[in-house]
Amino acid sequence: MSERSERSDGMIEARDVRLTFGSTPALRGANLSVARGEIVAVMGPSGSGKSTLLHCLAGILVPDEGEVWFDGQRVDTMNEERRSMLRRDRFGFVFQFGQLVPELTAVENVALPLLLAGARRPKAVAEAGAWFERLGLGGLEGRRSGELSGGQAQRVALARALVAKPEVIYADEPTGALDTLTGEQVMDLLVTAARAQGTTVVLVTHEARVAAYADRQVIVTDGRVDALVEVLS
Ligand SMILES: Nc1ncnc2c1ncn2[C@@H]1O[C@H](COP(=O)(O)OP(=O)(O)OP(=O)(O)O)[C@@H](O)[C@H]1O
Repeated sequence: MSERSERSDGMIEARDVRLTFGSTPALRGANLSVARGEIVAVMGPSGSGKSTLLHCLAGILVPDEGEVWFDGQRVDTMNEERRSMLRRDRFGFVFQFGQLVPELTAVENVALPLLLAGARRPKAVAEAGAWFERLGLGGLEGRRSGELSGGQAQRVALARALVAKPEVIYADEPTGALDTLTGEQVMDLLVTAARAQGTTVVLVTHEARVAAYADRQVIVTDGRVDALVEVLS
């Protein structure tokens, strides 16, 4: 059997995805289709399964049942090595906290994905450095994460997610640890850069102001996904 998807235009798809942790069902038949270049916000109450869904789409977690597809390939049946390559080569990640390597400087953190992809150090550092002016971080290249504010650290993390021009950015509460204004600045930068690069974004947030930056919002409730419009009507 071919592993290519014949059935849908979605670049990223969850089909009837189910995952239980011990006796806690986190996903109970989640369906989601995201088009290439689309920015989708995943909203919903605490514990509803948002992060679990994001982790399944990104090939971090493997569902118990159902299918996950990316660009015509079955992700859930890939072995760990192929999923790890997919994450490294085609996805970028932004999380809420603690994502920078504390021993490295800010510019070395941003250069990391390029170095992992085989770039030479001077080229990787130069390319990483170009993001600092772009994200309003000029002058902070040599700082370590402990010497950055939350908003600065999150912009460095954003630069690291964007530097290798991934096809998809998976962001889990990227503004969760920031004040409102800083959070909006980070979202503005994320959305502007993603649109400029044609990057698809799947963004988990519980904040309506953050979700408003997306092209489309969906709601996860009790491990299932609904379109926002269905929830409101
Ligand atoms: N590693 C784990 N082990 C056990 N239970 C887990 C694990 N990860 C998640 N869960 C449970 O699965 C359910 C869904 O969790 P998930 O983190 O996906 O929710 P969420 O919607 O992202 O919540 P929040 O908005 O609070 O981050 C919750 O009941 C949670 O307690």
